[in-house]
This record gives sequence, C-alpha cells and structure tokens, in this order.
Amino acid sequence: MRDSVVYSRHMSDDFAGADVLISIRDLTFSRGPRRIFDGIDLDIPRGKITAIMGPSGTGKTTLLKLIGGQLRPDAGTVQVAGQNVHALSLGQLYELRKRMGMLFQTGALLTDLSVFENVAFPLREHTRLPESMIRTLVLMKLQAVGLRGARDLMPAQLSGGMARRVALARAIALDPMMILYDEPFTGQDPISMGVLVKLIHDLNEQLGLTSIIVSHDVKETAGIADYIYLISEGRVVGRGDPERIAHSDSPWVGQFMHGLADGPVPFHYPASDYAADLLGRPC
Ligand SMILES: Nc1ncnc2c1ncn2[C@@H]1O[C@H](COP(=O)(O)OP(=O)(O)OP(=O)(O)O)[C@@H](O)[C@H]1O
Repeated sequence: MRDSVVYSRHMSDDFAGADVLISIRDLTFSRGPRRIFDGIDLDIPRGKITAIMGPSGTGKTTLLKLIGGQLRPDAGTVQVAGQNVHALSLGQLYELRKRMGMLFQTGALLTDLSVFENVAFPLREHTRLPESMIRTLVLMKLQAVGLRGARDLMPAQLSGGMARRVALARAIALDPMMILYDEPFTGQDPISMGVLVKLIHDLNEQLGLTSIIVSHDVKETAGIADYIYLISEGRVVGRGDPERIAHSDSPWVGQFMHGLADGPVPFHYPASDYAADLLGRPC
C-alpha cells in the first residue's frame, strides 16, 4: 500500500472534527518526465500554522503554487475553503487569490515605491477605498509588523529583515484568510529570524489567519507550527504535531529533522549510470 494512502487514514484521525481549510486529495503533478507528486493527500487545518518541510527540490514551492492555482495538477484535487481551485473560472480564481496572502522568498518589494506605497499597492489595485481609509489600513498593517515609523523609507534603505516585514505587511493588506510563506527565514540573522518567527506566530493568532510555512529552518519552524508535513520524493513521509515528529522512529523523519548527511534521503538528483556517463556512452 502506498504511504500516502496509509497517511490519509491517519490524517482523518488527526483532523477528525477539525475545521479543514485546504484539502488536497490524490494530487499528481509532473515536470516533464519527473513525477513531483504521486497521489499525495494533505489537510491544512483552519486557524493553525502548518509547516511543509522536506529535502531541497522535493516540490514544496510547487505545492504552494498548486494551492494558489498558479500550477494545474495532472490529477487530483485542491480544495480551498470548499472551492476546487482548478475548477474555478479566471475571475473566481482572481477573487480567491485576493484572500490568499503570499510571501515568497523572491517576492521583492517594488523598488521605486516607498514602504507606505508598497503596502498600499494591493489596496489600490483591488479596492476603491478612499485615500483616508487606505492610509489608516496601511498604518495599521505597518504597526502590526513594527514598521510604522519606516513608512517613508525606500526599499533600498531597508535591511533584509525589515524588507521581509514590509512584504508581510503587504501580504496582509487585504486581510487574507491565509498566508503562504515560502522560506520566510532564509538569509536572516538570528535576531531578524526571531522577530519574523514571533511575527508569523502572533499575526496568525491576532488576525485569525491560517498559515502554511515552507521552510528548511527546522528548529524555528517546528517552534511555531501546530502541524508538520514532511514530504520527499512525491509522497508524505512524516506528519504530525511537532512532538510526534520529534519522536518519530521513521529514518526519513530522523534524517531530515536532525540534519544528518546519511540516511534514506538521496544525495544525488536522479541520474543515469555514472561510469557510462563519463565515458560518453548512451545509458
Ligand atoms: N519552472 C520549472 N520548470 C521545470 N522544473 C521545475 C520548475 N520549477 C521547479 N522545477 C523542478 O521541480 C522540482 C520541485 O521544485 P520546487 O521548487 O517545488 O522544490 P522545493 O522543495 O521547493 O525546493 P527548495 O527547498 O530547494 O526550494 C525540482 O526538481 C525543480 O528542479
């Protein structure tokens, strides 16, 4: 029996009676000949922080893009708030996306606009609110990330950590129901990292959000996650609350959570026979 099927049985136990915001079923997705997901099932509970972790290149960002409707699965379904994301019209998808805040590692600020204008940008794009209301909302979002005083700075004047907090204020500008974070801690010094970790946790509580965090930073992420999925080679290989994950006897989970070089996670990207390759022979 495939692991994902086994996990789906446990999953229904884990989330029995829980309010599930995102439900992924039997999801299959390939990039060319490479099968990234092979029929995975995941549930994301509403109002909680769920971490998605796993080795590099395993498909975590791809999963966020499938949830956000930027990519279309080969088979299976992604339901967000009861809507089948890939059965929506473009207009409906646009509406749904407004309710999904996204903080991607590469999601840079608009360099020609001030901090204030960066946060105001989605409000100006998606609403017809009067300027006085936009000002109030922007200041509230900047206050929430501790940067109200930095409103007049330009992105070039911000530290990396401040820039990410402004991006976070922009991601919550439209009061989304959820936020997808892709590697929010990458490149941060320990203090900025601590600030971001606390901010993600506090915003989730205060704004009643649902957060999904894709991250390699095991300690920080596990510290605020209510639930963790570990994915590898197209399947869910570990799942549970941080306590269960920490005490898992699965070699996959142990290798990843403890950063061990040796274990079941392969070091090499799938490749043809090495000797034949060096000799230039067809494999
Ligand atoms: N635009 C693309 N075209 C083709 N292949 C892609 C594309 N984007 C990603 N891939 C491949 O899909 C696989 C999954 O990529 P993805 O970025 O989702 O992994 P990840 O788990 O987020 O990795 P990392 O932790 O290193 O960010 C990788 O093998 C990657 O090479």
